[in-house]
Amino acid sequence: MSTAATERQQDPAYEHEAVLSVRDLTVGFGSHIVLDKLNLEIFRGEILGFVGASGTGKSVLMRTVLRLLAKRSGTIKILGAEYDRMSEVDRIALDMRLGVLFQHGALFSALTVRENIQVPMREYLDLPQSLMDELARVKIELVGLAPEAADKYPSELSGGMIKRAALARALALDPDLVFLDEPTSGLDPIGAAEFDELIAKLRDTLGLTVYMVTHDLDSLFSVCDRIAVLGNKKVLVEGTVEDMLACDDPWVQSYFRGKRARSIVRHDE
Ligand SMILES: Nc1ncnc2c1ncn2[C@@H]1O[C@H](COP(=O)(O)OP(=O)(O)OP(=O)(O)O)[C@@H](O)[C@H]1O
Repeated sequence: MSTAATERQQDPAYEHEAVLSVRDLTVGFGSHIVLDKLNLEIFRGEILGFVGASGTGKSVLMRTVLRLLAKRSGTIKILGAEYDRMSEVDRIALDMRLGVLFQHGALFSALTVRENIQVPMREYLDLPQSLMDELARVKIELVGLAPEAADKYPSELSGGMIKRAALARALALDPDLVFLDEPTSGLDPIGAAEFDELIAKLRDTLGLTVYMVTHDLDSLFSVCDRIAVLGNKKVLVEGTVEDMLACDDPWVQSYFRGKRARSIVRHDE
């Protein structure tokens, strides 16, 4: 990390800088309002786990924040800037500071892992091939894949390797904020725990801020600093695991104090 970045991280204001701030966000399809005046903040360096019953709008929120869906009203500030008030050049510069891992990885099947990781580099940067190859090599190592994975196609990878390759692509441009959509879905418990450890390690070493949509209680209990629960078209409650356990909302209670959650808490004790 550069000296400037290290100095910045030591600034007491740094950790409490909101890297994502959503205010009064309303999103809908026709007469169906999915999010209604929703508010949310994510602070620098934290891993925020986002949960909610199926169909409550977790993907819609993530896609709206990433400008893949249009909002009806409200403001979205990312890294201190509001998209709506930015020039196209500044928007592109901002997009480069965001990384996204879509559910199921969404790698290009006709490209090798190396070529997949180089897609954002080709889109946003003008680098010589040798440098892009070196950068891809570093990202592959960073996410814990063997060097040989570089030449493999997605169809030749296991589920866990696909997630890691997709994460390497999300990290291609050294983003400040990464969005992970169900990163551990489809992985066995050991693969999921390893992926969680990787996310925590990257947060600690790279100073990443992580927005993670997940149904995985293990992830929520083990790596998330804060949890936000989506329900009734808003963030119903946000806070630590302890805050979730103390919350009296029936859905939150059944989710965080149900049988599965209790067995995880017991194992951790
Ligand atoms: N493109 C679309 N057109 C119309 N309705 C949509 C569209 N995308 C999502 N919706 C609706 O928005 C609501 C929220 O969907 P969303 O996919 O965000 O839920 P989710 O919380 O991510 O669910 P899950 O946990 O099952 O993935 C659903 O009622 C869905 O049918």
